[in-house]
This record gives sequence, C-alpha cells and structure tokens, in this order.
Amino acid sequence: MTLDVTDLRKTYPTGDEALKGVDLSIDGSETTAMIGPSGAGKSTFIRCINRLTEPTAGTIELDGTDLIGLDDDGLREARRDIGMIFQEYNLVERLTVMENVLTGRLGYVSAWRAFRRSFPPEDVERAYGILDRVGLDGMENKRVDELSGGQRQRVGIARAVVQQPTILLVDEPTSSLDPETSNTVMRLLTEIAAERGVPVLINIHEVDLAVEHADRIVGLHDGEVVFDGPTAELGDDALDRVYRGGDPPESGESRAVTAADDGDGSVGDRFAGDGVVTTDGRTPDRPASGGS
Ligand SMILES: Nc1ncnc2c1ncn2[C@@H]1O[C@H](COP(=O)(O)OP(=O)(O)OP(=O)(O)O)[C@@H](O)[C@H]1O
Repeated sequence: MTLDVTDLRKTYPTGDEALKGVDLSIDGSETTAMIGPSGAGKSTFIRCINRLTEPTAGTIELDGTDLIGLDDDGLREARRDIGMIFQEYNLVERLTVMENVLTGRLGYVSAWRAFRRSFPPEDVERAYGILDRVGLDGMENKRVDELSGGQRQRVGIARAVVQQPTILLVDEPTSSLDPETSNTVMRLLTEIAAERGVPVLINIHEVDLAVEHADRIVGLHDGEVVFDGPTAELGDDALDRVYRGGDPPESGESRAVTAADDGDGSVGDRFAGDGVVTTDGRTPDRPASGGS
C-alpha cells in the first residue's frame, strides 16, 4: 500500500487556510505520528484523505488511484481500504459492541443486507476474532453507552480493523482518555497494525505518546510540514519549529538534534502538546480520567 499526497491545500469557506501545500508519502507498515499545535491542520489533513472534507487542491493517491477524482461509487469503494478511528469514537451509542463492530463491514454487503444489518457468518466470525484481539471478548452484547472511554476506543479500533483496510487513519485517538489508557490504546493500535502489515497515520497532541509509539514523526505548523523524519531525529529544533513556528532548516543544516542529545529527560517529558512545557508528560488540559 502506498499513500501519496502531493501539494494538498484546504481553504475553508471562512477563509481559513488549514493546509498550505502538504506533501506526504506513506508506505510499508510503519507507524507515522502527525504532531502539531491546535489548529495546525492535523484533522483537516486526515479528513481530506478520505474526503470527509473536500480538499481545495492537490492530489491524494492510494495505490495509484487519485481519490480526489472519484465519483460517489468510486469513493465508497476506496473508503473500504481506509480504516478510520476517531477522537470521539463515533460509535452508535444505542447499539451493542458487536453491532458497532459490524458496521465496519457495511461497505462490503449488499444494500438490503446493510439496511437489515444482516451480515454473513464469516463477517461475524471475523468480528469475534477482532474483539478477542482488542480485549473485549465476552462484551459483544453490551451497549456501547455502558462502556468506559478506553473500551469504546477498542470498539473503534475493532470496527476499523474488521473492515480489512490497507491503511489506518487515526484522529486524536487518546484525547478523551487518561494517560495510562492512552498508552494502552496506542500500543494496541500500533501492534495490530504491525501484525496486519498495515501502515497507520495517527494525529496526536501528546508528543510523548508519539515518540514512544511511532516510527516516524511528521510535524505540522500552520498548515505546513516543518519536520518529517524518523522519531529518533525529533529534537529541540524540530519541536520549536512545530510548536512555536520559525523557519525550516536551511539545506545543509542538520534538520534536528537527536532525542538522545536532549540531556535532562526525554523529548516527550518537556513537550506534551501545544508547546506547553511539563515535567510529567501530561497534556495539562486533558481530562483526568476516561477509564479503560
Ligand atoms: N469546518 C471548518 N470551517 C472553518 N475552519 C475550519 C474548519 N475546521 C477547521 N478549521 C480551521 O482550520 C485550521 C486547522 O484546523 P484543524 O482542526 O485541522 O487543526 P488540528 O491541528 O487538527 O487542531 P486540533 O489539534 O485542535 O484538533 C484551524 O484554523 C481551524 O480553525
């Protein structure tokens, strides 16, 4: 699977230029974390890829197919390949865990089956297997409004994975969760993606989580990529550019110091989001609990 995004631009009708020409290529099965302050354009970028938001200009090629040129049928088919996991889970509250997970198969069943929510036995079997993998075995008949935040996000992961996507796009998966649950969800997400050989792109505020779980970091600032490199190369210069703005490095200049050069603690300990310096790695405005 290869995702090739070229010169992606999005200007909202309000005049907000959320993306100002973003280039990004993802292939293989690496985990890429997209970091950046609030308003940098992270959500807009992910939403443009599966056209929940219409881009203003640019190309988005998934295995050579330009998603921007697709009509409704083409888009529906292409979206099967893109598993989405959302910040607020986007589950149907009054439905059970199993019913929510099976909505991941809606793109594969006929219209009448979709209408009746009637799924072939192999889909149900696949859903059981994935629920087991995300640690929700035995919970398939619970309504999702009875679950904790961490459990809901596991349902969100299972729903995306049952779809058998070729890429996973994840928008702020942990922003409603406490730090420990956030860590568990990130680990689950990256392990499952690796097991299935699927690349994953995760928007995330918390730099400490990005550094711990991602192979590659893309830093957005004000709609532009200001850092793109292996996680080990994310250092102070790069974080300054991402969170405080500033000129991109001149050619020939080292793009970043290594995290190992930081001296008094990890990168994530000092930049937990939006440039706020903390000592415990938490994003200060994150809710204290979400449960697991
Ligand atoms: N529907 C919209 N209409 C108008 N402007 C929007 C809309 N959605 C986002 N924007 C603007 O686009 C810019 C990028 O927003 P976006 O939500 O993509 O950033 P973000 O990096 O995901 O931020 P956060 O981390 O807070 O979610 C911001 O200036 C925002 O105000």
